[in-house]
Amino acid sequence: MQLRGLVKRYGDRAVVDGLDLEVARGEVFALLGPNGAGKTTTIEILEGVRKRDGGDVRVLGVDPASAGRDWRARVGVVSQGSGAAQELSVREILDHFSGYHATPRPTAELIAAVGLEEKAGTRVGRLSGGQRRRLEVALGVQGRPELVFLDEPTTGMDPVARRQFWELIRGLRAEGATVLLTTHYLDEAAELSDRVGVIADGRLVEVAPPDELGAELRRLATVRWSEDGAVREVRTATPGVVLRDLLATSVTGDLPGLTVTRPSLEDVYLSLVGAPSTVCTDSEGDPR
Ligand SMILES: Nc1ncnc2c1ncn2[C@@H]1O[C@H](COP(=O)(O)OP(=O)(O)OP(=O)(O)O)[C@@H](O)[C@H]1O
Repeated sequence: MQLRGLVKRYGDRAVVDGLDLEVARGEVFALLGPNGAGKTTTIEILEGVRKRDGGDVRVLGVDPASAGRDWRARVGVVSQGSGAAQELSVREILDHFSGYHATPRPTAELIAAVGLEEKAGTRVGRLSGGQRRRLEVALGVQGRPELVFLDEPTTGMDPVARRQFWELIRGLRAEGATVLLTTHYLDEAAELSDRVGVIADGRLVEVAPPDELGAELRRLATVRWSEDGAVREVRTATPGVVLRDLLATSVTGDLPGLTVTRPSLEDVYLSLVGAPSTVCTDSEGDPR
């Protein structure tokens, strides 16, 4: 999937502002970003359900804006809160939609994959929010798509369901499917994805494997200690040297409250999207 200079405007405001991205076949790619960053807009353009105002897009080699039925059959979509018929049961809905696919996954297999065995006979209208989300995920992967778009797939799911969902995604990857998902859960992005793209104000601010995200920032450790009743803090690429110097000048040879920390994925993310984060300030509280 390739995006070149993708632009989407509402009025004179560009909510997607020149996005370039390439996602390889078989890759699991997570889009992260704050509310309103442009994730859903981007994913809907890629799904062919929203028009773009500029740029070039190829999904499975085809422009989604003019793609036909054959292309749609190769793509699975789990959008934000798509509503399924309320009066049918989980099993009935899945059986119904299996008729739309050439080689659908068996209903029982899908129900087990999303952990809805106990709710198979329950009407959709009686499902909880998280259970409904599980059903939507099942519907999205029912047709064995080559490419799956998942917009905040685990929102509303409990921790057990999230882990079940992660297994499902790993299974899809093992079968060679490409996955593009959006999430607000950093652990989920780190757990599942080959690469993460952080989007803010309609622009990709960084694309990297999760453990390499913000490499420059992660190089720096924060050394904290207490001195004269105040917490002191230094950010440094060489914490060993800082510690040696501190110990050399300490009268007692002790450094109360000493900690050495490196930024977490969350710290890196907050810094990339321009949100305040404790590691991004020096001892005077000034932004670095
Ligand atoms: N139909 C529309 N008309 C006008 N503005 C819109 C429309 N749809 C989305 N927007 C605006 O576009 C921006 C991007 O929205 P989008 O839904 O893509 O964000 P997002 O990154 O998916 O956010 P979230 O994490 O909250 O789902 C937002 O500021 C939103 O208000």
